[in-house]
Parts: sequence; C-alpha cells; structure tokens
Amino acid sequence: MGRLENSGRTIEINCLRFTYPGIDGHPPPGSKPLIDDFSLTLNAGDRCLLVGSNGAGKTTILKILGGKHMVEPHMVRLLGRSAFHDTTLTTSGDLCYLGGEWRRDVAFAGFEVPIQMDISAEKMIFGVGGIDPQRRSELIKVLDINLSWRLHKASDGQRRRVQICMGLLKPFKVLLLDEITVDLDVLTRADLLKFLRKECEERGATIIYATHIFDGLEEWPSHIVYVANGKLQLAKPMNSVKEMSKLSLMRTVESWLRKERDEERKRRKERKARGLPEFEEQKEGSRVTGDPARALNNGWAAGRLHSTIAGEDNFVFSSNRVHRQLK
Ligand SMILES: Nc1ncnc2c1ncn2[C@@H]1O[C@H](COP(=O)(O)OP(=O)(O)OP(=O)(O)O)[C@@H](O)[C@H]1O
Repeated sequence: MGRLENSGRTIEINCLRFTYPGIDGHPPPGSKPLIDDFSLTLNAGDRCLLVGSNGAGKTTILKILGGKHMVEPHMVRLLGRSAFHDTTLTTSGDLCYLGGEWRRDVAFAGFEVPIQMDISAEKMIFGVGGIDPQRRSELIKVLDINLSWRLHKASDGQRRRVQICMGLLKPFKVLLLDEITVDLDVLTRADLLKFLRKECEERGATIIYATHIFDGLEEWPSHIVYVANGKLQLAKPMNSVKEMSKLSLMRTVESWLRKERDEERKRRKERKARGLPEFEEQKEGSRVTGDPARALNNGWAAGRLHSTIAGEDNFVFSSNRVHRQLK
C-alpha cells in the first residue's frame, strides 16, 4: 500500500466552537460553548494522543471530527473536506471513527449494526466486500481473532477485537480512536498499537487517539494534545514534551491534570467565599458529580427539573437547569 498522494495536511481544525443542543434541539440562549476557539493542524503520518480529564471534551472533539455533530464546514476539514457534510469520507473508508458505542454496535462504512445476534466472527469479517485479503489476514493475526467465536457469547475483549478488525479493514487515511483499547489484554493492545504505528509510517495515515491509559504509549505518539474545559491547552510534538518534562508520559499528564484540578478547586473555594455558587455557571452539557440537592441549594436548578433525581449521580446542567441525568 503506497503512501497517501497528499502527504500534507490531513486534519485542520480552525477556531472550532461547539455547543450541544438543549432539549428543544437548539443551544440554550446565552450558553457558553463547550468547545471554544480550538485550532489544530495534523499532517499525514502524525499519531496524536489526545489527553484531558473526564469531561474535558475529547469525545466531543472526536465526534465532531468524525462527522457526527454538525459544525460550520470551515471549522473542521478532513482531507480537505467537511466531515459532517461530505458523507463519502466515511463511506469510502478514508475516515474511520472507533468509539465507545462499539461495545454494542459495529460501525462500518457509516452503518451501525447491533452485534447481539448469533453470528460468527468469520461471517462478520468476511462479509465485508472489496477488502484486500492480505490486509484482512494481517488484522486477524494482529488482533489474534478466532474466526469461530460466536459474537453473542464472546467476552467484551473478544467482541472488541472483532469490532476493531471490522473498522480497520479498509485502509483508512484518518483514524479517530476514542478509548477503544480498554477491554484488550496487554499483548493484543501492544500488537494493535504497533500495527497502527506502521499504518502511519508506511501509508502516511493520521491517527488521533484519546485515552486515559498510558501503558506502552511512551514511544507511540508523534504529537500530544492536551484539552481542558473544551479549550486547547497544549499541542506539541512528543520530542518537545520530553524536553519540557523529564517525567514519564503518564506522570507528565498526571501533573497537568493535577494542576488543572487544583486551580479549579481554588476557583471554587474563592467563589464560595464570595457567596457565589460553588460551581461556575454551567456550560451547556457540563457534568457535575455530587448531590443534586446541594447543587439546587447552590442555585443551579432554578428552572424546571427534567430528570428523576436520586442520590449521588451525574447530571447534565443546561444553564441553570438540570436537564438530563446521565447513566
Ligand atoms: N449529548 C450530550 N449532550 C449534552 N452534553 C453532553 C453530551 N455529551 C457530552 N456532554 C458533556 O460535554 C462535556 C464533554 O464531554 P466529553 O464526553 O466530550 O468529555 P471527555 O473528555 O471525552 O470525557 P471522558 O474522559 O470522561 O470520556 C461533558 O461535560 C459532558 O457532560
């Protein structure tokens, strides 16, 4: 497989701004964008690690890049095209998004198929037409798939391996990975990362990989991007990150997140001392963990409560209202 003809920019994010729609399908008036002023350019061959705390916006960014949320066409260009508007990006296999929903569905070429039925791994994998047999064999080997696995009986990790195999059958140009390796054993994860690295080095593919697991990743990324509260904090080649910090990758990211959390705690304390609600005005979709009664007392849910509230849980706040209880 040759390198991509266009060995230049593959992902261009220009001043991206995004707000999740409220229950009426529109961003609540006056709401702060969840993702704001986010710009990033990646080139063919780049392997970019996307890091940030829970709720920072990583999945949202990957879904926007994967064409799952609409933004203005100039804000996100993949291979020079708009990910949301140009559906051929996904159907051709040039753009591949592997995310969390994959536990339940196989997303292939833009279609999502439930995988609860009694079907063999072989039927799933060989059922996809127009695939290079050599690539298919390599993937089956890399992911150590037993073709006789019945998917409804397979373990989470086995099912995940089949799903990843399906997603990678077509030689993608841009791959978006949202924490898909959690179920994989160490050996499979290591072999998959090696395969993905080869895809970038030999074919000039571009990968963005959002993860909280840094085992075995020390030498994998070419770039690292750190996002906090929907804003870009840092985007650097891995070499520069190594020059900046003598710590391991995990310790480096841990130090960034610790600093972020300490600053946020300080801000909350100051707000409380000034008699303001402990949590800052909630951006549409911000996640708050804790006792909703406390949030209510702090003035958060002044409006109508849409969710059944019970004990400690996560809630999505829309301006001053709790509008959705997260599972
Ligand atoms: N469909 C939705 N509607 C409204 N808000 C949402 C929706 N999905 C996510 N959010 C909110 O957007 C924010 C960013 O979520 P996102 O899933 O992008 O974060 P993340 O960095 O991927 O987090 P994690 O590391 O926990 O996976 C969170 O505050 C979340 O509550």
